[in-house]
Amino acid sequence: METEVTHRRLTRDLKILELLLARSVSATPPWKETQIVRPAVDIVDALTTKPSYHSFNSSGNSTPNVSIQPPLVPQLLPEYSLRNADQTSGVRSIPLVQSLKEAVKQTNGTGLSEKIETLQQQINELMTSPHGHSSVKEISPAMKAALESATTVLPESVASIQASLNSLNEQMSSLQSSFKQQNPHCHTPISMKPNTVSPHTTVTETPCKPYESYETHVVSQELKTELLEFIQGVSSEFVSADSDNSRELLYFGDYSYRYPGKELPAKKPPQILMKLLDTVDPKTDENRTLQANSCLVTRYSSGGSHIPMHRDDEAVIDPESHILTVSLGVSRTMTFTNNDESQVETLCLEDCSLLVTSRFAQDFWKHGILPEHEDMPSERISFTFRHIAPQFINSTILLGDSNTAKVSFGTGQGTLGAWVPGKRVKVGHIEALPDAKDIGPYRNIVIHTGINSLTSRHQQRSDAFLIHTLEKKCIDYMRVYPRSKIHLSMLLPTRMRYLNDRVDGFNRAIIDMSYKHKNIRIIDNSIFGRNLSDAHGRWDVQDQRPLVSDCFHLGRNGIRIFAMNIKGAVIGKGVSQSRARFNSSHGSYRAAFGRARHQSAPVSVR
Ligand SMILES: O=C(O)CCC(=O)C(=O)O
Ligand SMILES: [Fe+2]
Repeated sequence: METEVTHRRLTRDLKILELLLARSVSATPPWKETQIVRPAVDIVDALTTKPSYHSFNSSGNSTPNVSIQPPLVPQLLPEYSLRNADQTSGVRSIPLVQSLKEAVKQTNGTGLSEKIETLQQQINELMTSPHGHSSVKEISPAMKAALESATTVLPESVASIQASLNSLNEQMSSLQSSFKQQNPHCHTPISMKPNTVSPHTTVTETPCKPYESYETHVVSQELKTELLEFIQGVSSEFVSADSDNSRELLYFGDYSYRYPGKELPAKKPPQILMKLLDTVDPKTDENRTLQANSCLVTRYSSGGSHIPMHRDDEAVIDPESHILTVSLGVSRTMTFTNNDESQVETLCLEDCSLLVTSRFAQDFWKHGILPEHEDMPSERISFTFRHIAPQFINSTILLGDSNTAKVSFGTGQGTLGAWVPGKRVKVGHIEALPDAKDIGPYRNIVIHTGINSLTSRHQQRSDAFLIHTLEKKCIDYMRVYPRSKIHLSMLLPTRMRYLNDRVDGFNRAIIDMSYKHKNIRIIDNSIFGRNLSDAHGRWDVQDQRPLVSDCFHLGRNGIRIFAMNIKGAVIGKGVSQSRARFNSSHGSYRAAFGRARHQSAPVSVR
């Protein structure tokens, strides 16, 4: 009897293995062996873990948890269907499954074949031992057939997986080398790995190309000669980029540039570099001048010189700008990979060519020039022009409703000033907030919208729905731009008393949200009180002028204060104030308002 139970367990475990292997074959790209592990672990998890069918997924809908692959398992293993997992509580305690799980986890999938061998040996022993043999005879012919085929099919499956992995790898490398031979200078994407549709990988969206354009013959021979003479003259001024001596740098620009591990001081660019910029700049975009104010000259003295994969995403680079790279000398290959490394592109940077990339693309693609043959006696010089300024560390995108229409960027009264560069995008409703890919690499994302969502008659939404939608958007922004700060600006009260309670509730909810997420901050507009018809909230005592113009909108003075609040938050001062205020009043929004209401005069605006 005991033997029969063991026997059945082994049969079942073999089936699991078969299932794992079948999944591995279909879901594993050959170039990423570790991906074998994911489906395998998930299926074993599905068999050994109690399912949580109605857990909330990230979109907030109550749907089955997809990671446990419910459709596959019940279909192939009816007796261990997830529905029955509880009753057949033995599932949890199957030692082989547990140890298989461990093996899969620990050995990166390579333990699978050993496990199969062990299983096979155990089955063989069972079948050949007199005791086992009799029990085998007792089981149904179908079961016996399944067992026999499982024992023969499994090792073959392992061998065939390995063979197809090898052959696919070979095909891939021969495709790549023949492509390189046929197109030595051509830029064409070589997709090393397709964007897998496996539910086990989170496919990061790549919303843009790795670069805008690439052109050859942009530098004349005369200009090239002049540039090389210039480089010759300043040869001793180059500094090594890193301890590897991989390449050397020479920097010119209005501001100093903190390159990873190096502070490159500001230095006036010589005439010849301005001439080069004039030559290449008009080629970037007819509507936009590059405003490049820095040039990094990089010397790669041999084939071994290189620059590792990186992003040109320093905070001081203009988020809306292009980055221009002019190459002189021997051709070198630039490699680009997207964030989940599912796409790889290469581009041969020829002598006298111009590559135009954007700051935007840096958040979605890495680039580098990888080492080639060290002994290749070859020099390449690149000139990279960027628009940099220290104030871009405060770069801000304002996603706002009509109350933000008069908050402008730039310098002068009522603006956010020279230290907060950026742009405003009109967003009338929470549901109209743009997708992360349409925002851009701003260091600050200010969101001031919601009042129209609260008042909309056409699309009445509950506060919970609106808050959930807002939070989902913020989470998406934080995922795509992990270094950006999100500033949720408290909705302003109106002159409609009934609405102010909802505004109040909404503001409480966004404050709660800011406590949940490290990169979400609050712009504290509590100075406007809880009701615009309160004497204290709508009157600029200092200027003796009203703060509001109508039921919903701030007037000129209100805008000045509002702009100051935004500015204070993004340059860092307002943030701690507002946090401190909420903290010191036990997270109490009411107390914060109470204080604001009794404040004698609004803060003056510079
Ligand atoms: O030399 C090149 O073309 C690339 C240089 C580069 O990527 C950098 O300096 O960030
Ligand atoms: Fe770069």
